Amino acid sequence: MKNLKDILYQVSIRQVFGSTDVDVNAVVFDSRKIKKNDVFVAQKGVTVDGHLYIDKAILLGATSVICEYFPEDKKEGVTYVQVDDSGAALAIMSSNFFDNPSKKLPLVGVTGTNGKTTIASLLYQLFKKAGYRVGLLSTVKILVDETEFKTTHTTPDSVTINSYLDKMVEAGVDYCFMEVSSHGIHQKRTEGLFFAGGIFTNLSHDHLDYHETFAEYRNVKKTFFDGLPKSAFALTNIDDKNGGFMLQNTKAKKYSYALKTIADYKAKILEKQFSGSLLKINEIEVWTKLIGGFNAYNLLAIYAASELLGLEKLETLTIISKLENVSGRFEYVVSDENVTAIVDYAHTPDALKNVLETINDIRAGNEQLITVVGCGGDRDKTKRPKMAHIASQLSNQTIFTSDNPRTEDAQAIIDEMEAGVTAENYKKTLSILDRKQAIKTACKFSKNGDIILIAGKGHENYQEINGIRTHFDDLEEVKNSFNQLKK
Ligand SMILES: CC(=O)N[C@H]1[C@@H](OP(=O)(O)OP(=O)(O)OC[C@H]2O[C@@H](n3ccc(=O)[nH]c3=O)[C@H](O)[C@@H]2O)O[C@H](CO)[C@@H](O)[C@@H]1O[C@H](C)C(=O)N[C@@H](C)C(=O)N[C@H](CCC(=O)O)C(=O)O
Ligand SMILES: Nc1ncnc2c1ncn2[C@@H]1O[C@H](COP(=O)(O)OP(=O)(O)OP(=O)(O)O)[C@@H](O)[C@H]1O
Ligand SMILES: N[C@H](CCC[C@H](N)C(=O)O)C(=O)O
Ligand SMILES: [Mg+2]
Repeated sequence: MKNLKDILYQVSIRQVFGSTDVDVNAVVFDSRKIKKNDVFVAQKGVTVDGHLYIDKAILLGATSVICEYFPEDKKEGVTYVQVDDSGAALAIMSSNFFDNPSKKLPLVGVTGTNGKTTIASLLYQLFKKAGYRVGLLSTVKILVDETEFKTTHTTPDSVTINSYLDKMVEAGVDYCFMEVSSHGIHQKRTEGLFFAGGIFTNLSHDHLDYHETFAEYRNVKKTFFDGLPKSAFALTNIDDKNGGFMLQNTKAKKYSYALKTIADYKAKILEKQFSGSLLKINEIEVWTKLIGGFNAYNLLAIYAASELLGLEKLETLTIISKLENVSGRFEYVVSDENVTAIVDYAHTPDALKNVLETINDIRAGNEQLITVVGCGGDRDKTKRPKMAHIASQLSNQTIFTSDNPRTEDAQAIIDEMEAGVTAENYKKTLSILDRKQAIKTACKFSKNGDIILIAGKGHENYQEINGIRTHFDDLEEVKNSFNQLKK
């Protein structure tokens, strides 16, 4: 139990109706989850206005309500608090409710279009190998040191974030790394958190369904750095054209990393193979199992962050050489017929281009590159023709298929993808709605030495159609297809 007055500390309040000296059992933003003595925080959502559920929350036991506007009819014995921004209020109240766990452990946030999961997960691995207890909040999973929890979001809601940070403090976690998505920043899920550092990866086309313009998407990302405290570090990829912009107004100490320009942290790719790359990081050579220019950026970012967090440079580089690929990111299997199948989470035009270019850079030349790719439903439609163009341009054969159609018609998504394919590339493409069949067909087409890229779903182990998720795993499917072809 906490006192409402205490958890409202630092919330921007307009008006109060009733007493704030009341006990609060939990901070809840969904009326369907209200229990006795909870405080209900009403938020205007994307689909509905949470203020419509205030009375329902009270019926279920809420004794206090936080809202942006008062309901016409206020109930006796209930405290109503009007705030400027319910999302921000929810986040600050969640931090206060759990006694501000982000102030009790160094918390580092990673933001940008691509590379967040990779960087956060590699930092988790690195600090574990250096002997620390570590926390991770990522698209793939949540880890409280070695205890794993499922997650539904890249950046969970603020109550969930703080409850896990609290668990981490309890478990004696020394460092926590988290992904900070643009939805998360915009919906104030990370408001009120005390960050020890922020990392910017890159910015390219994504989520233009939600943010409407690229400038808005970029500005939202920047507000994360604007909000960092003076004591934090702000580390940016200065090769990215928005890298400098991100740090323009931050109070944090600024650092940069780059492969192409002058920066505080520099790296160079010396050798590229399928089995790994040889990098030079701040003048020291290091072999890594991770491949691709984009991973050189990711590794440089984790090297820099580790140094800024106080790890010893040589120890960091030794550990970097032992880091494993993150699940669903360039994970590959080789069949008995010597066909390499790569599963990768590339679901943006930039990521797909990077992965295909990495493969084309390393391959010997005479083998075929077959790409299987789809685009998600209820997500940015403008990505679709671009991704299809990139796939068909950079592969010898491309099979368009479905990837979480959600509430959209899967064939209509494929049609929108196909619209981006040039007449010249069209003959190299095929569309197979069923992802299982698409993977099977790619395997049937392939011959000794060929490479198959299955893009878009990475670690995901489901296909989502109309709100129902059924088990589906790209890596599992490709292994099954290879086995069937052996018979
Ligand atoms: C578009 C989006 O981000 N939506 C998020 C948002 O939902 P919403 O605004 O639609 O909520 P709503 O249904 O309109 O409801 C408004 C309010 O009324 C409340 N309500 C609603 C119904 C009711 O009966 N009672 C009630 O109290 C809701 O709890 C909510 O507080 O707030 C919800 C609660 O926090 C989130 O779960 C939900 O994420 C949805 C499921 C989602 O798919 N989000 C994706 C796009 C997302 O956030 N992705 C990013 C990663 C993107 C990336 O970088 O790749 C992420 O961080 O995961
Ligand atoms: N630094 C990078 N620059 C460009 N592309 C990258 C980078 N790192 C990874 N990628 C590509 O983007 C894909 C997604 O990577 P990752 O999961 O790390 O990104 P993310 O930012 O966490 O994505 P999400 O927004 O879905 O959480 C990878 O599978 C790879 O194809
Ligand atoms: N975090 C991203 C993941 C996209 C992955 C892709 N498989 C899809 O479903 O579109 C999103 O929710 O937009
Ligand atoms: Mg992620």
